[in-house]
Amino acid sequence: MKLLILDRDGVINEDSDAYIKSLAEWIPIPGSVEAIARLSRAGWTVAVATNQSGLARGYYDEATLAAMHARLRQLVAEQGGELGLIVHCPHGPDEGCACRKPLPGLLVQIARHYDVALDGVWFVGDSPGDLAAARAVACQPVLVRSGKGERTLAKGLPDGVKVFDNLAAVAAHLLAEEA
Ligand SMILES: O=P(O)(O)OC[C@@H](O)[C@H]1O[C@@H](OP(=O)(O)O)[C@@H](O)[C@@H](O)[C@@H]1O
Ligand SMILES: [Mg+2]
Ligand SMILES: [Zn+2]
Repeated sequence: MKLLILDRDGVINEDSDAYIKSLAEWIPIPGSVEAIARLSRAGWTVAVATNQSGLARGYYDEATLAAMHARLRQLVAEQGGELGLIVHCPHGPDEGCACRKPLPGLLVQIARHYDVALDGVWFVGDSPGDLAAARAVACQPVLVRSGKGERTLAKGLPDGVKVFDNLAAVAAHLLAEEA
């Protein structure tokens, strides 16, 4: 199974230090929807693993989050693709859950859903927590420079992290590799 796992904020859509609190604030990064659709049309399953502590903080509710994800699915479908499972951590940093990145719980949820091993599966993120979650379950950590990626890069990366400008570049690389 060709599985690719994506972080959401800063990879698929623009991020904000003030959180993405409404559908109006949910703005796709140019090329990201098309990248997901291209991969999907080529037989890839694209899943999403996202921290959403804004829920615990009371900045928005599950209905608003669901509306963002419905919009994403609609945009991908309009490009002839299909988005796979989206899992999110609704907890705050002090709740001690098992699913908040840098813990790998979201990635494990995705692996169990598709009944696949995570070894070598690319997980594309923009934050150090994304890279740590990937490494915790032997995923291939991939950093994009979009979102908080440049900040993450400036902090220094552990060995073995692949770096791309954005999700479109990740998709182009994966599709070129299998051409
Ligand atoms: O990048 P993903 O995982 O899709 O989502 C990140 C968001 O949940 C928010 O995560 C917050 O971190 P804290 O949860 O406050 O540590 C901040 O980084 C916000 O800027 C960001 O929008
Ligand atoms: Mg992110
Ligand atoms: Zn959680």
